[in-house]
Amino acid sequence: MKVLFLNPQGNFDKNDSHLTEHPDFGGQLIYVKEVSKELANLNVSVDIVTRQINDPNWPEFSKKFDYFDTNKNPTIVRIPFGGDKFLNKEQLWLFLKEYVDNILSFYKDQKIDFITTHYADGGYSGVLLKSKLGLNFSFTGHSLGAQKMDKLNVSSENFEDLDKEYHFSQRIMAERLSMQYASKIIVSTSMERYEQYSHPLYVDVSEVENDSKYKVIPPGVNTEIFNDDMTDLDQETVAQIEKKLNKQQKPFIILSSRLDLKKNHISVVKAYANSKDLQDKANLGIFLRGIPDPFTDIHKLSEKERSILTPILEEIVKANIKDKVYFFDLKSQLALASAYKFFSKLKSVFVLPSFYEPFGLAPIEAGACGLAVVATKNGGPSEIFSDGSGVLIDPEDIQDIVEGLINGLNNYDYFSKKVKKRVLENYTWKSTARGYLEVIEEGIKLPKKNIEKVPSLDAKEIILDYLKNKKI
Ligand SMILES: O=c1ccn([C@@H]2O[C@H](COP(=O)(O)OP(=O)(O)O[C@H]3O[C@H](CO)[C@@H](O)[C@H](O)[C@H]3O)[C@@H](O)[C@H]2O)c(=O)[nH]1
Ligand SMILES: O=P(O)(O)OC[C@H]1O[C@](O)(CO)[C@@H](O)[C@@H]1O
Repeated sequence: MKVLFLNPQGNFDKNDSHLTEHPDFGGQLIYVKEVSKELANLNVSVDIVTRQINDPNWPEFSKKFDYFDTNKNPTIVRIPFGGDKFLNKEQLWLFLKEYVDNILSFYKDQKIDFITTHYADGGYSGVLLKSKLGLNFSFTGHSLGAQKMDKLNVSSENFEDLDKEYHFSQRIMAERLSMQYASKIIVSTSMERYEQYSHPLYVDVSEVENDSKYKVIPPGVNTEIFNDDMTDLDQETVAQIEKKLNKQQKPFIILSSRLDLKKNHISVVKAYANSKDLQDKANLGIFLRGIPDPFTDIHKLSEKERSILTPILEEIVKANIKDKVYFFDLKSQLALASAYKFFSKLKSVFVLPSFYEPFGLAPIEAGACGLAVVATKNGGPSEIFSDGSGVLIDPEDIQDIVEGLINGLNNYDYFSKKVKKRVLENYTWKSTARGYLEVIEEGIKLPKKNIEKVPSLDAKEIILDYLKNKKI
């Protein structure tokens, strides 16, 4: 059985290169890698179909075929489209038709049984392929534009400007078409279905009440990497941390998300800066891959990343807490896991203060390594930690963040034990892959129907109408 994973953005290689160093390289890539690897273990032949990049700054992604390991299944198939240079995900919309045309010619002599699509750009590519071949496809959103728009306070007044940067017009239309034509919408939690897909921008096409349209398939944690085995620590990471800590034994508050506005790092820095109690109890650790010392490296960053990091550094200087805030540059998930384990020995807390988190792989990974978890109540974490195994906070209420962190630190033993149990019992990539296999086997049996005409990628009118009504 041949299954394609359509994932035009970011890119894949055996070293997870650039993971979290660039906003398009994060959880979705981990998710697609782990699910496709476990599907391959179930004897499915999997191709991750992504973009060929011939760019000296991104040398890892020029080979047409690549693999994670010697099994050579999944195969990473890199299709040329949009020229040679690396492009941010927001710049790919114009070239997705070329992506699909080149997929059609590459696979013309091969039998494709089913297609899974990831994020709006993958979903739209699935719609274009279905219009040509009639093939059924599943859609996994990973992150939907409507919630991002709402949390970035997009309004009728600033929409035009923000649309130039985030391309919400194309993204929302791509998501709507993906929801309409997918044979199955795969969600990580049931709240994702009922909360995210019932957004006014989707509710007319997402069939939220139609049980046969949705399948809840929780993501997993790679427990070969994220575990509480203290004998399996990356020594280079331990050395980096010990050198910086200089025998400090205080617990830490750990922030490890990629630099993206929606991750809302600044709220935790502000909470920490405003609370003497927190500063007495713990230090603040910020993991920024590829930025060893932000105060000196900030000029190397993109304008968008600089705009996120500058207020964080200013807050640290203004509150005079530079001696309590530590930055770490962790080059891999193995290094990340070792850092989590090191800090769990100091009874530390992992915090995810996103304005909105569709699911959140990072908090369950941190929990598997023994950290207590404090996470935003907006999105996936509210279901993941609905059993009280993690502390849920309002990411827009600084005082609530302070109290949540104090609760996590004061009750570290209770939360650390409870969250580890919760994660290991409910979140494994093997069970995620079994869920996908059920979707694939069901989808193969469905009738193949082509799509007459695929509408153009422009939801501007729908969005402006929504923004106008939202204001009233
Ligand atoms: O220094 C770091 C920090 C993070 N990570 C990894 O980056 C990933 C982050 O994933 P996640 O916490 O899920 O956040 P996003 O990158 O924002 O992922 C998007 O896609 C995910 C998969 O669908 C969803 O869980 C998220 O909610 C969605 O925002 C994790 O696997 C981490 O292990 C690193 O490798 N190194
Ligand atoms: O922040 P956004 O635009 O909703 O996109 C989520 C981003 O995070 C990722 O998980 C990074 O891998 C991708 O899904 C996407 O680039």
